[in-house]
This record gives sequence, C-alpha cells and structure tokens, in this order.
Amino acid sequence: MIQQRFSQPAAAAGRRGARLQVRAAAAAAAKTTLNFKKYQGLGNDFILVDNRHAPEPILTPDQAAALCDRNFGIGGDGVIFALPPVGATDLTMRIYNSDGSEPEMCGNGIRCLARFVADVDGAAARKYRIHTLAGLIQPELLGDGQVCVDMGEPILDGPRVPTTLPPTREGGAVVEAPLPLAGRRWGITCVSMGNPHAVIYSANGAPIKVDDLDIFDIGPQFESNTVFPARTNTEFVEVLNRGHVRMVVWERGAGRTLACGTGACATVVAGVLEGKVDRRCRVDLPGGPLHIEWREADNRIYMTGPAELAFSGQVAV
Ligand SMILES: N[C@@H](CCC[C@H](N)C(=O)O)C(=O)O
Repeated sequence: MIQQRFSQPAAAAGRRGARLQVRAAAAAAAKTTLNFKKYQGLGNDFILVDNRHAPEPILTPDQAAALCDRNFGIGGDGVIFALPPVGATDLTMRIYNSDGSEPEMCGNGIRCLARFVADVDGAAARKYRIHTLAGLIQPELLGDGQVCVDMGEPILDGPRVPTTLPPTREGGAVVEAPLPLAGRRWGITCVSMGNPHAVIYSANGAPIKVDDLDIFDIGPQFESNTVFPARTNTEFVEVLNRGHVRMVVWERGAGRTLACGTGACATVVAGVLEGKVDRRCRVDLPGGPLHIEWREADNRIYMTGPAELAFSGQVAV
C-alpha cells in the first residue's frame, strides 16, 4: 500500500515502513491508563473522570465518544469530568455527550458527579457548589441516598432558548407553538435549563400518549430540525394528573436515553406554563421517577433523584 502510494524502490519503502511501524509502536506505548468510575441516575449512565489536576478535560471529544460506544467502548450516555473550581465553587463540571458534542448541563449527570466526588474524597453527605457552562448548580447528597439539586432558574426567552419558532407569549416565550412535522402539528414549549429543550404535551390538539410514539423514528426529526439551530433535546409528555406525568425523551447528542434530569425540569416548567401540571410534579421516565419542584418563592427548580455507582475500571486511551 505504502509502496504503491509513493512508488519508491523496495529498500526505501521498507525503511519507511519500518519507521511507520516504530512510530505506531511509540504511539501505542504513549497510551495512558485512565481510571474511571461509571455511575447512573435512573439508567442515564456516565463515565466519570477525576480531572481536578488539570483545567481542561484530559480526553478529546472523539476519545469520549469512543469510550461511550456500547459495543467497542465502556458504554455510556456521556463522559463527565470533575475539573478545578471556578470562583467561589467547589469544582467545575464539563460533559461530552456520547456523540462527542458538549452540552451546557446535565441533570442526572450532576447528581452522579456529586456522588462520585463524595465517594472519591470519602466525604460525608454534603452540598456542593458546582460551576457548569449553565452557571452555578448545587446538588445536595441526602441521607436516604437521593440527591436534591438546586438547578437554578429556567430560561424562557432570549438566545439561551435557541429556536426560530415565533414567540407565543409576551416576553418572548415559545409556549405551545405549533410545529408541523411528520404529518402532525406538535405543540412545542421551549425551555432552557442552560441546555435547550422542546417539550411536547400535545399533537394535533390531542394529548400525547407516550406508548403510541415511535421515539426512534420521531426523535431525530426534532433533534435536527432547522427551527432548533443548536439542535434540541425533545420531551414527549403524558399527563396522568396535575402532580404526575410520564415522559420519554430523545436527547441531543445521545439519542434515546432512559432519563433526562434537565428534561424533567423543563417538562414541569412547560406544563405549568401550559396550565397542565402543578409546580410540584413527579415525572416518570423509562428509568424511574424524578421529583421536580419549580418553587414560586424563588423561581428556582429543585430536582430529586438517585445516583449510583455501577462499576470502576481502567482503560487505555
Ligand atoms: N441527560 C442529561 C442531559 C445531557 C445533555 C443533553 N444531551 C444536551 O445535549 O443538552 C440530563 O439528565 O439532563
């Protein structure tokens, strides 16, 4: 192959081939061993890396995507890095989705990160101040194994809600905007939790029934729709009663996942704006329930759910 490409005499090509082999061997030898732990929150699973010795993630987006591969890698919906703190925080979170893209925030992931850091440091239950690309997020490890996260305030308009759908509410919020797609008109409410969400309670004016949806068919059509220039996470929601919904999600950069924390928060905010649910609401996902409260007193959202260690390991990268 090399001989043909360079059409060199055999001896020269042999020397070149040997040099390439040496370089390949050196590259292989230069591989480092990465210690990781795998955590999951309701089946939304992440590879956690203690990166607190360096300001940037020690993996490239491509390496992260390879590790997330469920056949050829460790498997995961994303890779999360614990980085040094910024300002008056305890640490910084960065995350790559399983396709290597970098989102601003991850709700299930930040519960896993809090549990991971507490496990690594041998800390007792405590509250962390974590810097993210979506601002300050504060998870608290509770005595019963759950993690309650102060997710901050939802964003309902402006550039952090990247959509070209026209506002339907004063203040610029997109609430129940009709989006024609795949033969139906979907009622979309856009909510940013730092990362973008398109929340859908109805199609053609009828309530969503999550069991009737083919998420693998319809999900990607929302994710890459041109009305969402930064792509989007999409939540399909069925109301059981005002304090209890079912939701299935198609995530930007990760596809169908068993749960999405920021998506559950966006679901409740959208449901309140549409007058369909109360501010305290249980969100049942394929992986289990999350308890969400959009507190009227401070406009902040509180999310409570589990975060558990699956296994630890080492991998050459
Ligand atoms: N599963 C996460 C969200 C992860 C990021 C998302 N895929 C995006 O690109 O915005 C969660 O629990 O919030």
